[in-house]
Amino acid sequence: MKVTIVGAGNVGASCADVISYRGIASEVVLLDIKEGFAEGKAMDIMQCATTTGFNTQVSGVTNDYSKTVNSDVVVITSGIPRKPGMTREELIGINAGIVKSVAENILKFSPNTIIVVVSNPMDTMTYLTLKATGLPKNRIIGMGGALDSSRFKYYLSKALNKPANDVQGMVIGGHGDTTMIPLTRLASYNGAPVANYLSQEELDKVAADTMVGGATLTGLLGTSAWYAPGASVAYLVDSILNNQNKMIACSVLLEGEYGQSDICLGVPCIIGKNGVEEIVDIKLNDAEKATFAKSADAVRAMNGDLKAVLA
Ligand SMILES: NC(=O)C1=CN([C@@H]2O[C@H](COP(=O)(O)OP(=O)(O)OC[C@H]3O[C@@H](n4cnc5c(N)ncnc54)[C@H](O)[C@@H]3O)[C@@H](O)[C@H]2O)C=CC1
Ligand SMILES: O=C([O-])CC(=O)C(=O)O
Repeated sequence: MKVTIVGAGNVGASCADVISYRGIASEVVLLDIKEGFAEGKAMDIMQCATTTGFNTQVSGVTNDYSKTVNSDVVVITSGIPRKPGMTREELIGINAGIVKSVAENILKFSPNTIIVVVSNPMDTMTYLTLKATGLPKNRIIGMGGALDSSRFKYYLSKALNKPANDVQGMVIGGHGDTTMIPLTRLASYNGAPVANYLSQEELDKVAADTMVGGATLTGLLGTSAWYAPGASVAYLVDSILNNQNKMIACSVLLEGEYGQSDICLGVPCIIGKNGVEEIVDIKLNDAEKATFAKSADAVRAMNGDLKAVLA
């Protein structure tokens, strides 16, 4: 199976590293516009093969889309990341043009591919990719919820003082500092509601920390995070290529589900060989439904800024 990653920067290269290390695909192509950069990243990753023991073939190219031909999955991580103090939404001006042209180039060589959109503002970039390519909705998947959910479980595990892998939880809604919805009511510690162990105040703090999880790391690192984002993309790609049918919160086109239409927003999806196999209704309560509607309003307003790019 072949995966192309467009944008060999922090997130793209980290994703290629996890995909090869875990043997998720047999071939990974990294593509970047910076001369020699993707080639260098690919060579560096390939020089791990004998020490970490993988057989994936990783190669790098400078803007040569012919090398991406017949990719099963293409990941878009090209574009600029935010700096401390910025929101993801502020990246739209530069990233919209990049994402649109990348998506169009990809399709020339891989008309049957599934596209995973990572560049921010991710929900709006996913919607843009869908509109610009006209691909069926099951083949355009925005990655944000997998990462946000892993951060949610990290903060829950810290509050519970228990291992993160014993914690279940999901974040839906927009992939933004104010639009994310950590579902604290449904989170559990090995099946028991986390509310059995944490006060409302503690749960509120976990939710608040999760929502600004990306901003916190951006403040610490000077640019946005990459290890967990790269690993989250690899997790999603694994579920597609190996038809795992995992339930993962992803940004996908809604056509009435969760009361929304004509918008890409994070909802629980079954992810398998066709991309989005199913959108799962996890039965939100009235308060959660209202928060979801507010999140959708904010993302829809952002999508309005795409008019010029889509014209
Ligand atoms: N959805 C999510 O959960 C996450 C999204 N992101 C987003 O992912 C994007 C990438 O972040 P980083 O890897 O940290 O940035 P980075 O700056 O390290 O890498 C971006 C790469 O894209 C390349 N690039 C720019 N224009 C291109 C084009 N037209 N064609 C091919 N390559 C091009 C650049 O040369 C650079 O190497 C950002 O927009 C960031 O906000 C980052 C983390 C998580
Ligand atoms: O915070 C950012 O800008 C990058 C991102 O989406 C994340 O790490 O969640």
